Amino acid sequence: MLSVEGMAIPAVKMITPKKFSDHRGFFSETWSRKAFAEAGLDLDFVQDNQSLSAPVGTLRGLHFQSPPFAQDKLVRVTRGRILDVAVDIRASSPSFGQHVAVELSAENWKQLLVPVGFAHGFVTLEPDTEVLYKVTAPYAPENDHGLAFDDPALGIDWRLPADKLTLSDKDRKHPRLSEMLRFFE
Ligand SMILES: Cc1cn([C@H]2C[C@H](O)[C@@H](COP(=O)(O)OP(=O)(O)O[C@H]3O[C@@H](C)C(=O)[C@@H](O)[C@H]3O)O2)c(=O)[nH]c1=O
Repeated sequence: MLSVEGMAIPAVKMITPKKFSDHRGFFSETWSRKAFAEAGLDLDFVQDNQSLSAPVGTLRGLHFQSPPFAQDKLVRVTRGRILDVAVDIRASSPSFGQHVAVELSAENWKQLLVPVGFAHGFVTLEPDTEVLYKVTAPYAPENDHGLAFDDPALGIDWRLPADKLTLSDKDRKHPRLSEMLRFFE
C-alpha cells in the first residue's frame, strides 16, 4: 500500500502512498498505523498541522523542537509544490550538518518523514501551497527552536534568490549551526 525509500541520510525516509484513481478522482490512505508499522515505521502521531503559503518563495524554517517534545514529522502537500529540507543536527551523526532536499507536491504525492534530531524547513515553489504534516509530540513553544536557513555551513540551495523569499521575522533571526546548542546527541 505504500513504498518507503531511504534517502542519502538513511534516517530520513521518502514515502509514497498508493493512489487509487478513477473517473471520480482518487482515494489514498495517507497514513495508516498498520501499513507504516509493517514497513518498519512505528510512529505515534499526536497532532496534525496544516499551513497555507500564498506567495511563491515562502520559506518556513528551519525549525525543530527539543526533548522532551522533539517531533518526528510526516510532511506532505495537498496543493502546490515545495522543496522540503531536513538538516541532520544529531551531534554524533556522521552526517551532522548535512541535509536532504526533496520536492513534494500534490502531483507526486510523496511524503517526507523527518525524524527527531533533524531541523525542518521548506520553500514553496507554487502560489497557494498547502502543506500538511503529522507530528509525534505536541506543540511546545518553550522547546521550539530555529536554525538559520541561510547558514553558509549548511549550503542549502533554496532555488530562489534571497530577495524573492518571504519569511517570518522570527525565521530571519535564528542562530547558525556553529552558534546553536547541541540538543541531540
Ligand atoms: C508550529 C505551531 C505553531 N503554532 C502557532 C504559533 C504562532 O502563533 C503561529 C505560527 O507559528 P510559526 O510561525 O512557528 O509557523 P511555521 O513557521 O509554519 O512553523 C512550522 O514550520 C515548519 C517548517 C515546521 O517544521 C513546523 O514544525 C513548524 O515549526 O502558530 C501553534 O499554535 N501550534 C504549532 O504546532
